[in-house]
Amino acid sequence: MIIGLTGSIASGKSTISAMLKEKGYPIIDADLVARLVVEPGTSNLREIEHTFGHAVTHEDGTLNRDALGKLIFDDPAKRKQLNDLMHPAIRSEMLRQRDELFESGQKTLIMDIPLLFESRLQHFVDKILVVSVTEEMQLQRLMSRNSLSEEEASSRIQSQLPISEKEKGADAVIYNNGSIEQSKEQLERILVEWDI
Ligand SMILES: CC(C)(COP(=O)(O)OP(=O)(O)OC[C@H]1O[C@@H](n2cnc3c(N)ncnc32)[C@H](O)[C@@H]1O)[C@@H](O)C(=O)NCCC(=O)NCCS
Ligand SMILES: Nc1ncnc2c1ncn2[C@@H]1O[C@H](COP(=O)(O)OP(=O)(O)OP(=O)(O)O)[C@@H](O)[C@H]1O
Repeated sequence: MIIGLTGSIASGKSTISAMLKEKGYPIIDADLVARLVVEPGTSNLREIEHTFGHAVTHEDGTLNRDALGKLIFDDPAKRKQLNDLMHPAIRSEMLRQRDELFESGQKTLIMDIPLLFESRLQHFVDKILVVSVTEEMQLQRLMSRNSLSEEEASSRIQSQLPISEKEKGADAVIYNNGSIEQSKEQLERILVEWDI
């Protein structure tokens, strides 16, 4: 069985994913895969540099994530260009990791996919767990975690589907406005309910 873990930016997916990892579930993390497919020397990174210019790479040849983030979160056309370029590579690497895990005998695994709904990847997974927060809390946590201004954080939030829409497509929702402990209790109830 594949559990799709999603939510919105800074809603708490990584926090919940760390709890699941501690419980022993294998995790396929789309954000990590997205880093893997643009390592120096990859054709994806060369294409990104060709499309967005030299300012999006550091002198040592690695991707300048801040510079690329500033370009794409504010500009839907540029974001689509980047998504079209990266998403096929991200998807195929995630499926490769999934096959490897099932072949090694795993029965249940977690796919942490921030853009599960935006990219219409619901068919990748058997159950969808959405981590939700109020927009005020999301804005606060995002500004503080990434040292962003309110404007920058808002534009990142606006680049994704509203969390209320994601809740509608969920099999279960964790409301992560309270303490980490309260979210852990919600997670544990869901795992019992799903019998996994
Ligand atoms: C633009 C990049 C370089 C910014 O890097 P940065 O280190 O600042 O952010 P990070 O990768 O940790 O992503 C943080 C969060 O931003 C959100 N996000 C990332 N990319 C996108 C996108 N294309 N559209 C909407 N939200 C996005 C996700 O919620 C993600 O969890 C990076 O996010 C990226 O390569 N994005 C394109 C690939 C992608 O779509 N990744 C999302 C997972 S499939
Ligand atoms: N219940 C909570 N109480 C206080 N802080 C929290 C809680 N949950 C998460 N945080 C903090 O909020 C920030 C965002 O959480 P996290 O990184 O888990 O979100 P995310 O959904 O994985 O984000 P992204 O989409 O950007 O990868 C982090 O700094 C995290 O430590």
